Amino acid sequence: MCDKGSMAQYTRVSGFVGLITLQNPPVNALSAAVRQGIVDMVERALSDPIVKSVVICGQNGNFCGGADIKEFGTNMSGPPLVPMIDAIEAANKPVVAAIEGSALGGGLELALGCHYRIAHSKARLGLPEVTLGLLPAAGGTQRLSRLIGVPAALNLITTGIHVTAAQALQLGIVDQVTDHNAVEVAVTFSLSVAGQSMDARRISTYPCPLPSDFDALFEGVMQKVRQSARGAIAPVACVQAVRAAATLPYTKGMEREQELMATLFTSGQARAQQYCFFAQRAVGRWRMPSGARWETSKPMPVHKAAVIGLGTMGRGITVALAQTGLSVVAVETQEKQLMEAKQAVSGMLERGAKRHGVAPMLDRISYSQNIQAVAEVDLVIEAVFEDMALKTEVFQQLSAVCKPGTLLCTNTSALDVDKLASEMPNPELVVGMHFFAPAHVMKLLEVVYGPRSSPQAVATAMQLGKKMGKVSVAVGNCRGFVGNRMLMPYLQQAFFLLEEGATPELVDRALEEFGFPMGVFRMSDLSGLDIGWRVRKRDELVEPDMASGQSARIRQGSRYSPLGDLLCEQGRFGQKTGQGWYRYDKPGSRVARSDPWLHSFLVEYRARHGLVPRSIDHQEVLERCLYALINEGFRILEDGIAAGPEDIDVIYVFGYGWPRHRGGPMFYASMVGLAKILERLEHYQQAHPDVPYLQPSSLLRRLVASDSPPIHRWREVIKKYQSQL
Ligand SMILES: C[C@H](O)[C@H](C)C(=O)SCCNC(=O)CCNC(=O)[C@H](O)C(C)(C)COP(=O)([O-])OP(=O)([O-])OC[C@H]1O[C@@H](n2cnc3c(N)ncnc32)[C@H](O)[C@@H]1OP(=O)([O-])[O-]
Repeated sequence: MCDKGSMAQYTRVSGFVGLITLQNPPVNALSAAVRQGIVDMVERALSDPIVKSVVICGQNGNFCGGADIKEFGTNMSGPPLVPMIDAIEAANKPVVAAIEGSALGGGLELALGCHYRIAHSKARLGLPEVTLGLLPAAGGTQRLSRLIGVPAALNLITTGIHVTAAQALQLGIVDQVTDHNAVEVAVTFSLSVAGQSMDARRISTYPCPLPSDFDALFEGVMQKVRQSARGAIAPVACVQAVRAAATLPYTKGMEREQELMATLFTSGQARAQQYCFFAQRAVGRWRMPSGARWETSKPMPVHKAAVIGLGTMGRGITVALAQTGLSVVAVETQEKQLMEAKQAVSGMLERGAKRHGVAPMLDRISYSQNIQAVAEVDLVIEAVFEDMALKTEVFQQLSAVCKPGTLLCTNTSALDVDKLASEMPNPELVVGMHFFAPAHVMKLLEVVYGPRSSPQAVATAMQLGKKMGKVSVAVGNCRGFVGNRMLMPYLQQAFFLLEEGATPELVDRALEEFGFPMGVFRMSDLSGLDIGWRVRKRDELVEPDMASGQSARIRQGSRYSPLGDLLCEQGRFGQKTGQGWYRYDKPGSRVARSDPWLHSFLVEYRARHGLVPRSIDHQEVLERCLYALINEGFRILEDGIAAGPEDIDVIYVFGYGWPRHRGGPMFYASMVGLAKILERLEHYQQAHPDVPYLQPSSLLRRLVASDSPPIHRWREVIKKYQSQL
């Protein structure tokens, strides 16, 4: 017997079991209609005299992805979650959760309200609300702490990690793990406990086990959380909610949980993090200015791939490819470099495999000094030294060796992908796959297409990126693509601020308090000042003669700061030389210490160039560095290099350390207010007319003139703007 139309289907199975199936594809999120369906069907099952036990499961092998995030920010209707789950827990018949696929957030909280949880071995469980700027607010902080103890609950709730079914069993979250159909196992199990009292299975009635070092534990966790949160408020509230579970009776603890959730739910941070959630999914639905789109562009199959050049990036890319299970040919012409690379790659694979409890995939890779070895692969990623002539030569060799239709991808971070393609017999098969160091760790991948790249080539690179576990963003070819192009004005403003009186410490502190893991100068020291210097030399920006006076600080008619060049001329490349913007105990150390030499160098530099230092506050640092970066973001949207603000924001959150609780540069601009951004840019441009990057972009002006529409409507304005160009 079944009941159609509700988003929770009710069926009586095995004669006496009421089976409630959530029906809201693709993840059975707990929308208002699903919640109503659950309330109705639980009532039905409990009042059905024939029914002895109840099983709750999700349609399509997916239990429940939690509350419906799309409902946040709307007037939420339908029955609230907490009493719905309390009613299940209070039931006088056994209620068993049959967990397949995901049980996340409100989905796991629903399962914690059940008397038993049976999970399929491939299931994933967790309370990831903190990643959405929230906390588990349907009893998760109170029930999980009582079920698995405070330390384990703190770890899951403050990190939002997903655990496997095996880990959930070990933690005590689930009662059984099965390789068979979890629903069938749950139905049989539920009958085996039918008629028994469920009093001992109501988690909210459990005492919360108190760790012996209670205060020390919470102090330690709070300190760690505050440090890693970098200004995000949700992780702190999560600790406070679990503390309530450990110190208050269930009902009081629930009140505290709701209280804390109320402070988060409407916060700008929660909106920013939920925007990131959907933006991360939106970038997968790419489109090119030609009109080609993800739905209509079929990727080519890739069974075998190759990496050319096994330096730092090539090694990371080889590891990331092998971890997908693909067979990989790794080519390095220098024997010594090849041997070292083989060792490094094997080490990275073994460490990764140990961490994830899987096989290291060493046999997936074959090494060669000969480019002929890639004749049969479907896709090649070139990662040789960043030099156009060398890359062109390698690509020409590849065009001669590879079988027809092989995709040629370059890992260049700034060179002209289309120029490279133009030298090839099949330019349509050339795209950029711009990885970020370390390539087997960093999630971001910029897939760079030129006007000659075929949609099929883009689709293939995007699909491979997803397979490698990357967040892939399709962007147009231009200098620095999206990420590095926006970094130029950001870096430039940081240099100018030093000229005008700031110190690296002050600039970095402002950016780190904003939420970046590292300020611009500590980051430069980490990546190496010589990298930027090489690029500036290639762009003929580094004048050999650093005579004092105005001309030393003008290039191509615009203001220029030679500060970075001067440091490099003295061999101060950052961590690798033990000196840069900061000093380090020895080359390679990571702890940055203020350097008196650098401070006197700045004083002397300003005097030599007639610059009078002035006091600069954090607000000015943020406005100049971030608004200049954002302004370049608008230019990128004008040029159609990025299809929408989400593309830019995902790139900055996953590749450049932009704090997720600030949403990304473009989302942040919409929160600050576009009119404010424009006004500040105009203010600074007036003060610095010789800095083109401060010239407000016409799209920004256009958006402000259209009353600053909300960010989800920018694509319309951009489309209209581009059609009028
Ligand atoms: C009270 C309570 O305490 C609180 C307050 C909460 O419960 S807050 C909510 C907490 N829950 C979460 O944080 C889990 C979020 N979801 C995920 O982590 C993943 O989705 C997934 C479950 C691991 C599946 O991954 P996937 O890779 O297979 O597919 P997908 O591409 O990601 O998702 C497929 C499609 O489903 C959409 N979607 C996924 N989860 C959703 C959700 N919870 N609400 C609404 N839509 C959701 C997603 O936008 C995409 O849509 P579209 O792009 O196709 O239009």
